[in-house]
Amino acid sequence: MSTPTSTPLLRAAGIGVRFGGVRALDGVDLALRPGEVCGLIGPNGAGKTTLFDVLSGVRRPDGGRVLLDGTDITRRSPVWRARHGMRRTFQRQQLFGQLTVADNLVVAQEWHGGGGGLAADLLGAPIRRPYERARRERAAAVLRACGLEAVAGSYAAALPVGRARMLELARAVADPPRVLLLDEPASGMTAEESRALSSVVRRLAAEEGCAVLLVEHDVSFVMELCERVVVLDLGRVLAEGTPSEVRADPRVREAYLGTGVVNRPPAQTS
Ligand SMILES: Nc1ncnc2c1ncn2[C@@H]1O[C@H](COP(=O)(O)OP(=O)(O)OP(=O)(O)O)[C@@H](O)[C@H]1O
Repeated sequence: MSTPTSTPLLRAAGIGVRFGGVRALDGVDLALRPGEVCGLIGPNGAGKTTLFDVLSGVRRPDGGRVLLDGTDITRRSPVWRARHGMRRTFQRQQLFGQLTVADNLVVAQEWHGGGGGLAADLLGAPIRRPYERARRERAAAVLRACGLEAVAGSYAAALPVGRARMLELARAVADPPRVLLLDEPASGMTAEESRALSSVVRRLAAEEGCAVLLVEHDVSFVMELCERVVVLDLGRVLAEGTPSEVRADPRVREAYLGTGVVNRPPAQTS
């Protein structure tokens, strides 16, 4: 079992993003260590999604750097990052609705290649079979771990929202990630489903050393699951610490937790 070490796996240093006159991120620093589950919270418009976009390579920042294992990856594409073990889920589901639940997980592993190239794929060549078998076995194991084995043969589009969210997670971990960015993974889940989600995430971090960062509006869920919480407000890190430190921080209470303020005007550039 791995425990968090002091060397960051993923680091954001001085990240800045502007949208016209709006400073969505303003000098944000964040470090994720292997085996840790970190929560990212903050009011609407605080910059959480923008930070996820920068970390996953969907958006290039105006300033600052993103480092993976100490190497600058700021200009690397999302595909490059995915190939190097970074995975992300989105607020809006991105499943293949017309594929079965199990096939969604097999497809998630296909980028490794199946031996023999396109011709072998089209002809169903025997060379593909061991790869296919290994992927089906991995898919079955992940579906079991996520409590989805009963719906393995269902079309993804037919799943109720909580199970579809769980499938998003299953797909993100089908090929074991080193860094996992989860955008509102528990939204639409029942209490039982979000407990199952928590235990999958905990196991992934503890047993596989994956570094997990999750954005979630359900603050109790975050405080229960994460050992560290970062609070963003108006594009800056307002506070950071253990759940109890963050809860007790008067600035956090004022900006977010205590008042329930969720729609504040964005930060303007000077
Ligand atoms: N594409 C865009 N164009 C212009 N402004 C944007 C764009 N994306 C985000 N913003 C602005 O940047 C700021 C940060 O937005 P962001 O979506 O990152 O916040 P958030 O914390 O994820 O909010 P929420 O909790 O509502 O998802 C907000 O003021 C938002 O209006």
